[in-house]
Amino acid sequence: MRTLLIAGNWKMNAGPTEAKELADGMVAARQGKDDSSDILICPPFISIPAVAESFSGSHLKVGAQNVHTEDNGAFTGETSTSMLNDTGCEYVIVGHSERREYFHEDDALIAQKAKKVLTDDLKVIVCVGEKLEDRKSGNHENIVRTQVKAVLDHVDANNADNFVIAYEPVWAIGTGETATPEQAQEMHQFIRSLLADAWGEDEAEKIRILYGGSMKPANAEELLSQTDVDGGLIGGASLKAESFSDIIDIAESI
Ligand SMILES: O=C[C@H](O)COP(=O)(O)O
Repeated sequence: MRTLLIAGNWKMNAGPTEAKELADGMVAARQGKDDSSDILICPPFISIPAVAESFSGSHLKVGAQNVHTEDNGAFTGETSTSMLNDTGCEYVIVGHSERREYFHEDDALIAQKAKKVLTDDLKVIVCVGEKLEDRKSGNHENIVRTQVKAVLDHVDANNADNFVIAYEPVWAIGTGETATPEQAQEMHQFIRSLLADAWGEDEAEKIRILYGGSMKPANAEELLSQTDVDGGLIGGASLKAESFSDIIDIAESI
C-alpha cells in the first residue's frame, strides 16, 4: 500500500510574509488530525525558511520547485541541493511543464537534476505530461514514455523509495479543465508499466505517481480513488489553507 502524497506547488506566489501566514493556516487546519498521508508544500525558494519555521514540530513537510545540478559556483540566480538540505527541504520538483516551456529545460537536463537530487539524499518529484495537441493526435503516451525513460535511464532502481512521478497533462494545468479519472488512471497505469519495465514489478509498485492539473476539493475524490493515483500535485487550490486542507481530508477518507 503506497502512502498518498498531497503536495502543494505554490509556483511564483507568496513571499515570506504571506507564506508564513498561509503555512500557519495549514498547520492550524491539520492540527489534531492524525494524517496518514504525506503532506508537502513547495513554496518559492525565498519563502522556504518561513514555511519550514511554521511547519517545524508538525507533520507537514517543505520542498522546492527546482534546483541546479552543481553544488555551488558562478551560476547567478541558482540554488543547489546542499542549500536546500540546509533549509530542511525533503523534496524537490523537477521538470515541471512551466520549467520545460518557459525556461527551455529538456529531458537531459531534467534527468541530471533528478539524479543530483537523489544523490544528495532528497526526494524527487519528476513532472511529465503531454500538451493538448499530443492528446488530440493520440500521441500522449509516446510523449510521456520519452519523458519518463529519459529520467529512468539515469536513475537506479535502488532510488525507488525517494522517487515520485507527477503526471500533469499540460492542458489541465491552471485551466480548470481536469483529466477524467479514467484518463488519469490509464496514464498512471502506463507510467507504472514503464517503471516496471525499467526497475521490475516490485519496485514499480512502491513508486508514487501523483496527478496534477486543476485538482480541487470538487474533483479530488474521483481522481484520488483511482488505483494508480497516489496523490496530487496541486497548484491553485494549494494557495488557500481551506481548499488544500479539504483535499487532504478527502485523501484521508479514501
Ligand atoms: O504543479 C502543479 C500543477 O501545475 C497544477 O496546477 P493547478 O492545480 O493550478 O492546475
